[in-house]
Amino acid sequence: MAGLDDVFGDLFASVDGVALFSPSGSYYEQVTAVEDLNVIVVGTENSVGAETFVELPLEFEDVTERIRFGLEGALEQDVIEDGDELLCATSAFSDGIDTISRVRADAESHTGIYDLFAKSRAEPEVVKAVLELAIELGQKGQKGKPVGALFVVGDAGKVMNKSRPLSYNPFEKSHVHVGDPIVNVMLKEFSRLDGAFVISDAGKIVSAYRYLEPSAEGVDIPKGLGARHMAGGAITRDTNAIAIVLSESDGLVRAFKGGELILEVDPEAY
Ligand SMILES: Nc1ncnc2c1ncn2[C@@H]1O[C@H](COP(=O)(O)OP(=O)(O)OP(=O)(O)O)[C@@H](O)[C@H]1O
Ligand SMILES: [Mn+2]
Repeated sequence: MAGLDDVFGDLFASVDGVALFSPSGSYYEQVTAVEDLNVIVVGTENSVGAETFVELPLEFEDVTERIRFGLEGALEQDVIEDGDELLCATSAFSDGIDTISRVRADAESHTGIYDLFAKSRAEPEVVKAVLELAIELGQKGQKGKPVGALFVVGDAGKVMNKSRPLSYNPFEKSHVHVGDPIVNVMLKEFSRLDGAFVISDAGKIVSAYRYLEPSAEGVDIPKGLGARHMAGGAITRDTNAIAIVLSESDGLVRAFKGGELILEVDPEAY
């Protein structure tokens, strides 16, 4: 008589590895006890002290997104290879692992989020805080209205040299950092106003209201995006900063690096 193993066994037959998304300690121990198995832990923190760990910058609500970003990070860290078949175990309905998907790692579907975190000059925590802020602003808007914003993160000295003030800088002489709850409230308030925020590698808010004046030569950003995106993209070619841009018109959050669009996310998907 056939059992469930005969029906579902194909799902885990000859996989190249298992990706455990935020497993409990006992779950992790059980899986690592299986012989000859490549086990990767994926999550916002390595709470089980796994040997092979891929950090997620955000808790992705959507399971397919979570798996896609996790595998992109694993590919980026060379802990899996293009074409590997992975058994991904994650939670979809409860707090614990309740869902298994067999997924082929595909280097082609690379979105760029790992480049943004792993290869930026600014500290990953800072990039994460700004990305989260932009996503949150995109979800809530400013008093219910869609709002746009431009954050330039890292290499602040150079960014300041390639920009000028549109108005008095409310962050002059202050020592506030992104991620601070009070600062997030301030940034949201100021996001109604023109220009860019300039943030240092360590997350200090250097200035608001900056008008960016990078050379736009050789900057290749998708057609249809306006001046905010062009300025954000171009400043990242002239400096080692990254730019995180929330569009007022289409509501998407985009990240630029080296003059190129490397990430596009829909805040409503998080
Ligand atoms: N060079 C610049 N430096 C800083 N901020 C800029 C610059 N150019 C435009 N902005 C800001 O972007 C705002 C929107 O401009 P614009 O509509 O042309 O950009 P966009 O790329 O279409 O962005 P959105 O999708 O939000 O409309 C401006 O009101 C201004 O605050
Ligand atoms: Mn516009």
